[in-house]
Amino acid sequence: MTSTRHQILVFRELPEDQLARLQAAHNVTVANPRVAAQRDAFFAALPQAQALIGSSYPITDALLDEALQLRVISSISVGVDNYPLAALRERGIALCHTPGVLTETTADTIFALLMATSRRIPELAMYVRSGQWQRNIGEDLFGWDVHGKTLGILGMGRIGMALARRAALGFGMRVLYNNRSVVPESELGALAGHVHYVARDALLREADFVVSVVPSTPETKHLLGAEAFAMMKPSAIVINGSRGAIVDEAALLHALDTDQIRAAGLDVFATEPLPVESPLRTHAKVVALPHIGSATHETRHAMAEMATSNLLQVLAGEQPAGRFDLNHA
Ligand SMILES: NC(=O)C1=CN([C@@H]2O[C@H](COP(=O)(O)OP(=O)(O)OC[C@H]3O[C@@H](n4cnc5c(N)ncnc54)[C@H](O)[C@@H]3O)[C@@H](O)[C@H]2O)C=CC1
Ligand SMILES: O=C(O)C(=O)CO
Repeated sequence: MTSTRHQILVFRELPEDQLARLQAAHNVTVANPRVAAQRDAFFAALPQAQALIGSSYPITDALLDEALQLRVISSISVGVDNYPLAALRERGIALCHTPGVLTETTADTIFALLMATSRRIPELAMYVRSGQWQRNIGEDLFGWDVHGKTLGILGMGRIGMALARRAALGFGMRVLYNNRSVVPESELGALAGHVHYVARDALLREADFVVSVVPSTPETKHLLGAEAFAMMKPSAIVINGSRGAIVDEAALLHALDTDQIRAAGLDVFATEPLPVESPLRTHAKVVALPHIGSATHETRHAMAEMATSNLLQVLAGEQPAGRFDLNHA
């Protein structure tokens, strides 16, 4: 018996081995709408597409109106903020994502950002590179300790737990967290007794490092805004490792410029790529990264592999590990 070959539209480059898996079973068009030369091909393929796979491009309600054959979207990301969840649910279109395979790498990146910001690593590396290191450095270039400090985690999910392990078990930090619900002791493993659930305001007041790893939802938009910055210690460092929408960037700039907080480490921004005119790009108290949370060779490949498997399984009528539950979004 021959199985049906479906039309798949790949809207962001896939590694060759994963593209080959799709091509072996289905008809595949590769067209990235963010690349001007491929935009027309993307919109030409959309009406026939039964499956989409890619990331970093907003799939809107209007776009779904043109994709009337669509059965599944497989995102090469864990975040699902680029997708119209209610419209997908109403239309019976499956959504898949890549939880888990990027957790440790993203926690590494966020921890690196925390270290880089506190110890002023990019600034001091530039000091050496530019030839300014002519004598021993003085207090004006000292950083601040990370070990032994208090880490406040907003969003104690997969990445939040991985951060807590690094902080509590590796760096002897006190770890506070806020989450939609308290994590049961039985799920804390080696972290049992090392992490403490607190109300959000208490976390903001007490933490030396406030780290956002909550998903972007209507509820979390500007979770870190003027009110939150006003509650923080003047020595607090804010790290955003989840989505730009969580931080009110104008309020953040004000908080930095008026010494309400010490510094910020940002992997994500309201607009990406970060516009060249954004004051965050060159601000002396900001370490900015180009959304590299999961960007290692190993992890990006694992994400592509999981997204490919998710898509193939939905088209085969199976239930993939990465199916996003649209009924509980
Ligand atoms: N910078 C990067 O490259 C990456 C960023 N991310 C971002 O990190 C987010 C988290 O990923 P995971 O840990 O895998 O997700 P997860 O779903 O395991 O964890 C999210 C946690 O946030 C909590 N939460 C949701 N709304 C909340 C609220 N209003 N207040 C407090 N807690 C709330 C949830 O209860 C959950 O425990 C993703 O949604 C994505 O936006 C993920 C991977 C890479
Ligand atoms: O997976 C995600 O949500 C990212 O931001 C990139 O890995």
